[in-house]
Amino acid sequence: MMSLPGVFLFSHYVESLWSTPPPLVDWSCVPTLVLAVTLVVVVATALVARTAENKQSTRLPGPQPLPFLGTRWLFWSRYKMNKLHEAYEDMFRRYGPVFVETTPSGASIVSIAERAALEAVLRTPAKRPYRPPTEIVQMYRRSKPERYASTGLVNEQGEKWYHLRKHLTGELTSPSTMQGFLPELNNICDDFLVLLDFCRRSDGTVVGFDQLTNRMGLESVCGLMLGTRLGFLERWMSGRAATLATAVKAHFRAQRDSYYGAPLWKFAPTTLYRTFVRSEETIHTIVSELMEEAKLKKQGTANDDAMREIFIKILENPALDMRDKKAAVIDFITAGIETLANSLVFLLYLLSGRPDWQRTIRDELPSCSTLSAEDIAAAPSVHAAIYEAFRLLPTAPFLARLLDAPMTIAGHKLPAGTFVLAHTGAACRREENFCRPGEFLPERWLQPMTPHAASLVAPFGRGRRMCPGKRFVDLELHLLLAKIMQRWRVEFDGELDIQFDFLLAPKSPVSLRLVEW
Ligand code: HEM
Repeated sequence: MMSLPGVFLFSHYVESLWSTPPPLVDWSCVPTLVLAVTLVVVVATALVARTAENKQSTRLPGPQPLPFLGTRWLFWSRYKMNKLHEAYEDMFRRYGPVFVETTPSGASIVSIAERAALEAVLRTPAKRPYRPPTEIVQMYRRSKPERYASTGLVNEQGEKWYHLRKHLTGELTSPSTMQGFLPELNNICDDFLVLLDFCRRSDGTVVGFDQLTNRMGLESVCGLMLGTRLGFLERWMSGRAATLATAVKAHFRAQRDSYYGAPLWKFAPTTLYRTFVRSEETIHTIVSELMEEAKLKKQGTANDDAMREIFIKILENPALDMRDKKAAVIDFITAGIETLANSLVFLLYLLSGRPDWQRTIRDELPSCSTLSAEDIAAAPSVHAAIYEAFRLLPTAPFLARLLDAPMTIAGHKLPAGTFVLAHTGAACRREENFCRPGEFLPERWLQPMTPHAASLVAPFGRGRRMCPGKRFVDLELHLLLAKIMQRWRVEFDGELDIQFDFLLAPKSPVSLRLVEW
């Protein structure tokens, strides 16, 4: 529809073409008046915005917000969306360790990489910590009540979140579930090594290592959640695994673009929104199929209570809505695949620069293929390498929170409800927190070098919203690294190209060499 001033101007000019007799009332000044009023409105808006901006700059440093765009224009001009981690490093250099961004709607987002402030934010003992939801997921799931009873554990808040967390994560976080899963996880890791061996060229190069680790993530997370092997590690895998992995990537990217790009998807089904919906629906369809297959497979086998798969227990829980049960399995699988795969690629890439540490790991390990929890515990160099990789290159480099109480940060009073990004990753690369912070030095976890702000390493988050997959991931990464090091040493040429896909991820395809000892 044409806007009001537009209608006025248009009718005036059309009329002036026809008019022969002089009008009784002189309307000729109307367009000028309309123009003048429009100008006044625009200037007033700019002035109000500038005053707000000046007020802001007396509170916290940060990039210049523009009317209606906030500071988002930076991500459409100065910075690249897929290099947001570099953008934040640059902004910390320009504005200091605490700065503010402004959303198009005028809200503030405070970014923090300062130790005392980070510890204050992450140590707040909130009972129902509020992690700002991803709006695109929220909007889509709310539009599908027949499929989703809530926006899910990752995006829900308050009492609803607490209810889901209490009923959905008990099994996943329990040490006995992990203990029971260890033999199967050993088998899954062995199958991954067989696949790697099959894909290795004669010089040891594995092209597309990241895609293979994605398949490993899928097989292990589905195995844990559904209690059955689904064949993602077979040499000739069905197209379904590839489709699921692609959909998960598209899902994360669409979330990133919806967050940092123009928010047009809120008003119309843009390409971005449609891409997001397609990825969510693909994931839903495939995971639903996998759940059905897992149920069928299970019907034929004897049920060992200690190993009853997590999703059967979730399915039997009367306190949960059926739609929430299904959504939870989907969310767990989605949350687990990329995170695990990216972390393994980063770990091996960083270790490739430390052949001496690779040998230390190998010397600490027994030669048998099935590894027990005791074998892993007896190899502290494995743990040190994993934690150092999480410090230097975490796949989730910042945590989002809404403050549930007012807080004074770097001398600035922030009201309750302020949106805060806790940049644990950036803080871990600051000299005041770690000695030689840019170097991969696993030894710092065995003989601390000062400074050593260990509490800042939070790859799985903090507090009650912490990742429920932590115990599983820790076990899996330890097993995988140990098994790879038992057999090969890792080499990588050059620097890994890292992208921000809502998570930090290696640019695909990654090629590295697995060389026989
Ligand atoms: C290397 C692998 C992983 C990393 C680095 C990781 C990291 C994270 C982080 C940083 C958070 C946010 C925590 C916070 O806000 O304090 C999170 C939340 C979550 N993660 Fe993970 N994760 C990984 C694997 C997994 C796996 C395997 C699963 C499921 C089996 C999983 C399920 C979840 C869920 C459901 C949440 C939301 C929890 C809530 O809001 O209550 N993650 N993860």
